[in-house]
Amino acid sequence: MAQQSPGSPFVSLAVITGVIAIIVGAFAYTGGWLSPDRLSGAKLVEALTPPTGPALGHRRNHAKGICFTGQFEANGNGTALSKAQVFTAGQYPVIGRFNFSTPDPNASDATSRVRGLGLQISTPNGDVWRSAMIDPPIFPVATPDAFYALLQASGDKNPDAMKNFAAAHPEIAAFGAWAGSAPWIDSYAGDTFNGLNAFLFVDASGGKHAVRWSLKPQAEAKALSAEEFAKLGPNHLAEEITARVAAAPQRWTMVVTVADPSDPTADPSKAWPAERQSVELGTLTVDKIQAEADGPCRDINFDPTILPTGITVSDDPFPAARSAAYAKSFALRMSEEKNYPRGDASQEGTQP
Ligand code: HEM
Repeated sequence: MAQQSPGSPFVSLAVITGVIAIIVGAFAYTGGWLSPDRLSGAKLVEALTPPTGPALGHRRNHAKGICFTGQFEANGNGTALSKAQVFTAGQYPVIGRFNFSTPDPNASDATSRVRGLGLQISTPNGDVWRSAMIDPPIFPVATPDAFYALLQASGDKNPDAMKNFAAAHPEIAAFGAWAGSAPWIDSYAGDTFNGLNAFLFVDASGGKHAVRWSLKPQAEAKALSAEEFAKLGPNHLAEEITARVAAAPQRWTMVVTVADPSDPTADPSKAWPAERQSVELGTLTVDKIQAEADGPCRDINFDPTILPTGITVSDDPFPAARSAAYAKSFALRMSEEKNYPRGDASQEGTQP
């Protein structure tokens, strides 16, 4: 058989066909077409969608929120654990977003007990650290598959669906106990926000330290009952934080808890023992609030796998699953921009 020379049109065609096949295969894999049972970002986002349909143009979860800017002032303590520039003593600019967990951007603030904070810190070396934290001390379930099952059970018409889910996922009891007893804090400024997922801090010698991080409020928390909180009004959180920050900057201390080798790093439904070493890394200062419609957080995807050199993911399966879901949600909301006009005055303050 005649040999094809490397420059022959047949060889070029074969190479092009091969490259196209690889690209199509990669899309098919990423889109989940080759493995319909795989938990994709699209499946997770679909499971988050209410029966009435999504709020077009908005985040598919934590849809009601408000932007802020400020800075993170590192105290230098973190340099023993991580070589990330963000822990070298100094001030670094921040863009963030206060929010709570609902797919409905018009939901009343009393709808959800779970509040969140999206955070992006940038450093002069070009690194960016993104994180999205919530106020419960633990996540309801141990794995992304269990979270998907929880979303399905909560939307199931079968009255026993949640009971069956809880029987199969007993870890949810600890979250249920928190949700049933934790006070409703009157302000984002008084809330603690927890990263819950475990990450690895990598120090200058290459040593790895499993950690979870939190933001602890410097403002005093005012604890209310659900009824007292509901009386404050449907848009209290955004209105209150806007007025509060206009009067004075608000601060949180960033703390990391360092795991012992025996602590579970792959299961955010399990708290680590209270006596674990904790290190204060610095202070987050929020000094400006802006409505989301026109604010700097609007087009940020607070993907928890966007990490600076010196922080990596651990064996915790959530950040990868979250990354896929956030990317899907981000792509959808960006393509629906016309449904959520920028600079809509009616959204100022109340419908950020
Ligand atoms: C598999 C589990 C999870 C799924 C499927 C999920 C899904 C989502 C989605 C789709 C969004 C909207 C993203 C966007 O459009 O930018 C979102 C936002 C958010 N999630 Fe998750 N999430 C998960 C776990 C978590 C965990 C463990 C935390 C906290 C520890 C968390 C905290 C947040 C926060 C604070 C936001 C709002 C961020 C922002 O302001 O943009 N989520 N989530």
